[in-house]
Amino acid sequence: MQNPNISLFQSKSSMTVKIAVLVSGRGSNLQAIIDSIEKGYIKNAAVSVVISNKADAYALERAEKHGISAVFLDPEGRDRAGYDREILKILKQYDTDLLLLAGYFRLLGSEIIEAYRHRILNIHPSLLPAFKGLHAQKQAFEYGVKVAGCTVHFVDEGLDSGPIIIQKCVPVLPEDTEETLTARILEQEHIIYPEAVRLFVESKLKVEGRNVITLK
Ligand SMILES: Nc1nc2c(c(=O)[nH]1)N[C@@H](CN(C=O)c1ccc(C(=O)N[C@@H](CCC(=O)O)C(=O)O)cc1)CN2
Ligand SMILES: NCC(=O)N[C@@H]1O[C@H](COP(=O)([O-])[O-])[C@@H](O)[C@H]1O
Repeated sequence: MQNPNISLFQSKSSMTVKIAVLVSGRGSNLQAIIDSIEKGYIKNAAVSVVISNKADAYALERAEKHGISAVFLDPEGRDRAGYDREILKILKQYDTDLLLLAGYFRLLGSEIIEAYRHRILNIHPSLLPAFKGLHAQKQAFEYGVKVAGCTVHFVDEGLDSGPIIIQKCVPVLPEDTEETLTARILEQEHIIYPEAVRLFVESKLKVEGRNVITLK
């Protein structure tokens, strides 16, 4: 019986890791992942499908421009568990290995988490565990922090509480506004998210309890 507190995704050497991405908006992190695959920074991986809970999410247009299946999954008339089951059907249809949340503004329920334990990543615009939830950049700016940042973490049943993979500090400058700080954080998001996906695809992320060890 394998120890459930230890996990390491093992991709077969010739395997293409199939990635699904959940989005709700602009999709600049999705774009960073797509670009990183297309320029060969992330190898042996492909984004197979992008799913959004918002029909007008520009992220869906970004997917279509790159020949990636773009799916609007309407939450109307579905409870949270029912909506998650529809997502699961699509993930299975595309034989998904890795699920990325990239500006996805719905909480995932336990059915998806259990089905993809330690195979769901999220990008969050703060140095977790500080400033969880929505508008983290605004929370940090209004708190008056001198160092902000961003985090890539595995997704678990809690909100922004999964094991941390990568974090990047971003200085807050005296002349900053919420908008300039948000933009500086976003630049770093576009660096650490592709880096985290590359480490996952290369089977270099080992999870031991709350700790994520990056293997050489
Ligand atoms: N089980 C998990 N689901 C999600 C996580 C997570 O860590 N565990 N990360 C979030 C992303 N996120 C912030 O990083 C986030 C998403 C959604 C919400 C939220 O309060 N959503 C409300 C609806 C908000 C709206 O529709 O405007 C809700 O779902 O009721 C907070 C933070 C992704 N999912
Ligand atoms: N709580 C989740 C959260 O705040 N996510 C944040 O939403 C933005 C999405 O931008 P994008 O659609 O351009 O990638 C990103 O800054 C991401 O960190």
